Amino acid sequence: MPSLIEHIDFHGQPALHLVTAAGARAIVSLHGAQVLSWIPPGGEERLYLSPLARFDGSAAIRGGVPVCFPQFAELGPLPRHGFARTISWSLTAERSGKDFALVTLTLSDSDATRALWPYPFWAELGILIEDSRLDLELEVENTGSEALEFTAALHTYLAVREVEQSRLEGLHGYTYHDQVDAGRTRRDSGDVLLIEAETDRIYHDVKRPLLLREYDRSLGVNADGFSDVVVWNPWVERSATIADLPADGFRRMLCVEAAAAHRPVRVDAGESWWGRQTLVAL
Ligand SMILES: O=P(O)(O)OC[C@H]1O[C@H](O)[C@H](O)[C@@H](O)[C@@H]1O
Repeated sequence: MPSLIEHIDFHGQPALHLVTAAGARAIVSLHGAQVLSWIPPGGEERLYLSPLARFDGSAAIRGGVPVCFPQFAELGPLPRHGFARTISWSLTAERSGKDFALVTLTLSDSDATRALWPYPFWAELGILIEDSRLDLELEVENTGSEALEFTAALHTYLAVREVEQSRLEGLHGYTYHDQVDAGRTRRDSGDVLLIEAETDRIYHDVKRPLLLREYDRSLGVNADGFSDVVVWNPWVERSATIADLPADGFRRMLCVEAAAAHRPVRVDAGESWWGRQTLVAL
């Protein structure tokens, strides 16, 4: 079967189903330009999507890869994680070849976005599946006449068999803001990061690729352009306050996010910025 891209309805939302000749698949919702599923060849889902996620457009969809833009978390006056994850993007390109499928979604300023954030902009998210890889590239162009600043993230919810048995490698020695300890700055000193409690960290200026190891599979996580890595798991008590996450959902997920958070990105008039996250199933 050749690679193809189908227009589908996913829980009532317009979405795209990407399939490659080698058997990789992804589902992308136009609401939020959000990847909701990624299954590399071999047939195992690698992104976590909450069974309680809401698809009625009233809130961000819990899981997959929400795009946080132009504000990460509560680092500013906008709604948490900005507006890009709660509005509809436009499909501007779709392409498939022997071993890949690629879609491009775009978002630009409107009355609604300017009411929250007064900058003209054009954003594009390219979503590519190829072999065992998922590649997400966010580009932001400043189409206005003065400089703009933003924070952003690809807020990737990785699916894990059991979070306590997962090991994240590659963050050794990096400085992080510990959001569960009043934003204190710390330095990671472990060889691996184990998740055994609520974890919410912004690691600064991460240069290395990361490896998420499980007992029978691994996932490589690489980023370019995004300076930071956010690691988030809400654990038991925090999960209980999140209505669209089941009680044991935190055990099946680990967010490893490509972020530009601790230092805003500045884009001069007419200039653009891009950042990419690549996941490789191993
Ligand atoms: O519940 P949300 O608005 O989707 O945010 C979920 C999480 O996103 C990020 O990972 C932040 O670092 C966390 O502090 C936040 O709780």
